[in-house]
Amino acid sequence: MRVVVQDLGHRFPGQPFLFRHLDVVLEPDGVYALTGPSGSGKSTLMSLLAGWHEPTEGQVRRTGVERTGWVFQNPHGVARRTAVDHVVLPLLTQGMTRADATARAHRLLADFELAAVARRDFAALSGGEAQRLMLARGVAARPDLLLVDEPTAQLDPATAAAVNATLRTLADRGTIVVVATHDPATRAACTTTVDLTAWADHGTADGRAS
Ligand SMILES: Nc1ncnc2c1ncn2[C@@H]1O[C@H](COP(=O)(O)OP(=O)(O)OP(=O)(O)O)[C@@H](O)[C@H]1O
Repeated sequence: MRVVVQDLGHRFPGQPFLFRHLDVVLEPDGVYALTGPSGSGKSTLMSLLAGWHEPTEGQVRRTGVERTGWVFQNPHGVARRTAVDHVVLPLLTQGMTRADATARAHRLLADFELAAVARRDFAALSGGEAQRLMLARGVAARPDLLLVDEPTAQLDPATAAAVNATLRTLADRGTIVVVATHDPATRAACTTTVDLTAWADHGTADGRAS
């Protein structure tokens, strides 16, 4: 399983290229940090990796990647359902029995230090708890490729370290993990950094003054 990014470039209509000529190979066991200032194209690159957009130039070739998961920066949940329900549901839709799904959901919540709030409603979780719940739910679906947007933005250093360690464990178990981040500690926990400022288009492009 791998994702090969070759000579990739992307621009939105009427805007300059965000990045060009990007080459990188993503493989299991790796945790890849996408870095660069706000607006440099980290989320856009993740969309291209997921196959949600066609790139303007170059290609993204996915081999053996059947399930792609995305953990968004802003947690979304159902206010009056418990934390554990949020993880059980995707497991039930995969055909797991309720007993197995509940047991696995509790193990995942423990991995993300959420055991104490398992039966709390989503609306009563803190921002950091809700964000970790989204990670637990993303992992529950056993994705081959997991795209994670700013997982530690709302977390204290100790909890952020736990999340970073969990991302590493996922990669060790064979998931390709890609993390868009501004957090130096998260970047340090990754095996490879793709800094989009290095791939910015420094030439002139349509729509931009020369
Ligand atoms: N669908 C779209 N149409 C037009 N422009 C877009 C679209 N999506 C993103 N952009 C623009 O492309 C640029 C890159 O956005 P992107 O969200 O990829 O950046 P980012 O590096 O993830 O930023 P942040 O760190 O703030 O999340 C921004 O200027 C954004 O406004």
